[in-house]
Amino acid sequence: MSTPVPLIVKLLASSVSVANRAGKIVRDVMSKGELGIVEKGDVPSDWIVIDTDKDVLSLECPSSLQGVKEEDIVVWVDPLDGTSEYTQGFLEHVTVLIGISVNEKPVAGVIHQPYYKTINGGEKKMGRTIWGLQGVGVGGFTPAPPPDSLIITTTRSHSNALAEKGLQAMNASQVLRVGGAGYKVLQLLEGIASVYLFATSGCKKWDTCAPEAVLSAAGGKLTDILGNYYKYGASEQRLNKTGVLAAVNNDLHSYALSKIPEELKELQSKK
Ligand SMILES: Nc1ncnc2c1ncn2[C@@H]1O[C@H](COP(=O)(O)O)[C@@H](O)[C@H]1OP(=O)(O)O
Ligand SMILES: [Mg+2]
Repeated sequence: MSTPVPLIVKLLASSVSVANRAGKIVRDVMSKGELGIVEKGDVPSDWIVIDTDKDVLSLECPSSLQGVKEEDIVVWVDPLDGTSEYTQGFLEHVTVLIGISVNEKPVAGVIHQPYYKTINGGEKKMGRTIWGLQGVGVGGFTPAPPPDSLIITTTRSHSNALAEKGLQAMNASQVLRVGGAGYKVLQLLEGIASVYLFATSGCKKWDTCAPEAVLSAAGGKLTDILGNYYKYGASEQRLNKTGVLAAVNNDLHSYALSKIPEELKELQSKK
């Protein structure tokens, strides 16, 4: 008799399949040019996903996550992160996010890019799925070390005076303005940017849960601009009031945190 697959691994494997299908639906909707509303009970049968990703299903579950029970888990889903960019045709910025938290902490997650193109032997493939699991690592792509100079990635469509103040204080060699929390964390993991900074409120729990899970599985860190972790329990407020600060390793995170002006931290903590 084979041993049962631990719940977290099963959930992550299903999330990979769900994200793949969601990405296909996003592409189909876009190519038809119609954004309709599907009524409850009227969901097309091909939207119902029952398969699970075989490679993820065979991952070894770390001992810390083996005994996790259903009541300890909250799943945060953003079916289309980078909505403004989606409507403006910056399709590479769009992601499907599924973040799995256990006792308020993101431990597993999926970032799917529906419009990521790969060409293999002349054959074009659309979409890629990146996953992360605490204590195991990440898959679906090849991580790269951070750039040599300080490159910040930040919002393209939700900036304000506070966000700009934070950016100025970084004195970065380059600021990349792109959409979506998922896409920005991928830029960190692929060595395109060193730090993700958004020094104001606006992101929600479903924007950061999966990116934080994937980033931390790769050794990175995502907090608010005070350096505190967000909590992902079901009763937590949806809004991440005190901004986002993320980096691919602890040193870069501490360095960026030390550069955020106290005045800005105080303004945020009083909110
Ligand atoms: N002021 C805001 N209003 C609504 N959503 C926001 C705001 N700021 C950030 N977000 C959400 O957080 C994500 C990351 O922020 P940004 O792209 O600005 O860096 C956005 O893609 C958006 O999610 P979504 O696109 O799913 O609505
Ligand atoms: Mg979002």
